[in-house]
Amino acid sequence: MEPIIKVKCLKHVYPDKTEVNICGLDFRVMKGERVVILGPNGAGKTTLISHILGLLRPIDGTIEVLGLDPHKDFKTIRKKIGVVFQNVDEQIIGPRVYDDIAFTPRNEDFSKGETDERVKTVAKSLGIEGLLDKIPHYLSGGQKKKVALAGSIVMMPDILVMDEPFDALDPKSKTDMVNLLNRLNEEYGITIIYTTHDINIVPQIADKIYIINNGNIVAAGTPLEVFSNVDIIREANLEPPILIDLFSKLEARGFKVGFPQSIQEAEDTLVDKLQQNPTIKEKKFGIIK
Ligand SMILES: Nc1ncnc2c1ncn2[C@@H]1O[C@H](COP(=O)(O)OP(=O)(O)OP(=O)(O)O)[C@@H](O)[C@H]1O
Repeated sequence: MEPIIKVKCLKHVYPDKTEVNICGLDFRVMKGERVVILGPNGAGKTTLISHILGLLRPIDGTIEVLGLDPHKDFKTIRKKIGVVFQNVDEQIIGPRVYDDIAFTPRNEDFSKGETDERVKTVAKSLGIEGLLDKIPHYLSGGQKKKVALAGSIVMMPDILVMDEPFDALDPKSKTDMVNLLNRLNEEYGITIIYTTHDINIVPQIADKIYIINNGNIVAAGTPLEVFSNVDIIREANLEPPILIDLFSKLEARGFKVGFPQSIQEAEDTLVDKLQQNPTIKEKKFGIIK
């Protein structure tokens, strides 16, 4: 299978002459993959996704998205890619939540009936149908993220780009958002590209990780493969997710316990292992003093 996104050694120069290189390993995304881009502040993550969205044009290197040059074929590409920017205030433009989500279908001349059906379906799936009449400006940060997400998936894009989607979300909203994005990926096969600094969430949202540091893509692979490479992780000013760190230390000490993706999975694994140890079970019931 051919990747749907291929990026090779991009070079970008901003108007103030700031030069950003994204070389090293090629950046490749397969259809239906969930990809997370990690790296320290200023590494070039947003610059890379801005090129994928066709918002910027590189001065050197190659970039192909769904077989097209995203900058040249901007209009075609934008219909196939949904995006939620880090600062959602800049992308929510409708006077009411309903109008904001309906913006693209209306722009594409969808009938009133079809627009209405799409807006209501997507709002229901995100649990924001009660917000449709609200003025976006007064919504909470988490509600705004959901409205921006609704607007970006109302056309059922092939690819969804999420720039720091978990910023400003409380723990429950974060879990809801993770479940929702994983559902969009599973049920509709939407390819999702994330940038995030929220390292502990990565095992739950990534099939593949790329690490950008000092103008180079320095690592690519599954979360386990990449996070096992401690030197590269630390050089990029990152820490491995706490669960991967703990379970790899257990494995190094001879406990074959696998690598859980969530606290629940870790709890189940450890309870299972502990229950196989009669001494611990007896302690629990106070038999051993
Ligand atoms: N519009 C711009 N004009 C000038 N320089 C810019 C512009 N946008 C980004 N840069 C510079 O390009 C470099 C890469 O920035 P970018 O925003 O891509 O990094 P990032 O990895 O997304 O960082 P962060 O994790 O802090 O969001 C930085 O040195 C930044 O200062």
